[in-house]
Amino acid sequence: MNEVVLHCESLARVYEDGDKVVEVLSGVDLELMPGEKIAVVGTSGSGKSTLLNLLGGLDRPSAGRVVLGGADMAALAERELCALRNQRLGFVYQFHHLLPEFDARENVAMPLLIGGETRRESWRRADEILARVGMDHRLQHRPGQLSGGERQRVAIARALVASPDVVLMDEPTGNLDPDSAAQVLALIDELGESSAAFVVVTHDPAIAAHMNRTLELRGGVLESRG
Ligand SMILES: Nc1ncnc2c1ncn2[C@@H]1O[C@H](COP(=O)(O)OP(=O)(O)OP(=O)(O)O)[C@@H](O)[C@H]1O
Repeated sequence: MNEVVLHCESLARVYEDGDKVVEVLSGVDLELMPGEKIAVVGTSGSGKSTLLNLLGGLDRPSAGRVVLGGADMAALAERELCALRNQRLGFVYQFHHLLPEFDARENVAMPLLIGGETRRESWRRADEILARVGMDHRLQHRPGQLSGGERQRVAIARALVASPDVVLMDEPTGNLDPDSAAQVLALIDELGESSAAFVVVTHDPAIAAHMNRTLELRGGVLESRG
């Protein structure tokens, strides 16, 4: 079955601040197929994070729509939107956003627990995915007890644990030293085999080169590149 997992049509986002109006996105169209990996590049301020927030249902468009798993996200009530996000999306940010008071296993199990899974099964699946990202020796370490690269691997495990259709990544190696960045890139590459689609916002040509296609945000729209 090759149905589009996520698409957006004529997506626009305008910020209004007093009498200043900033039109960041002015008609973005995108279709994401299952398992497809795309990089989104663009100069600073071109709207990459704005787009990612809209794709993830964290912000609402000024016009146009984002459809995930057949649902127009802006039309959903907050509760339904949260459930959809938890079930179908994974997020990886430049800064890991792990919960400091929970260990690696608990952080990774969180999306499953929120989705109503038992603790036993959530921990089993968390351990499994942590092994996949090479972090099974640090299950009970809290984020403050991990290196930057290790934290990012835990964050990637958390994004993948609930088998999402789409993983959205915002500069996943942006905050890492070159060695850790190379390890995280190798991991993303390896996970390229996974059935989840990836949208990766990046300044790093090495990451973009590992994706199926690269799109550039320019003048408020997405253009194919290369
Ligand atoms: N809440 C807001 N109110 C007003 N303007 C905003 C707001 N958020 C973002 N902007 C503006 O929208 C534009 C796009 O911002 P965005 O963060 O999406 O860019 P970006 O491509 O991710 O940039 P960078 O690569 O520097 O992170 C910028 O000019 C920014 O100043």
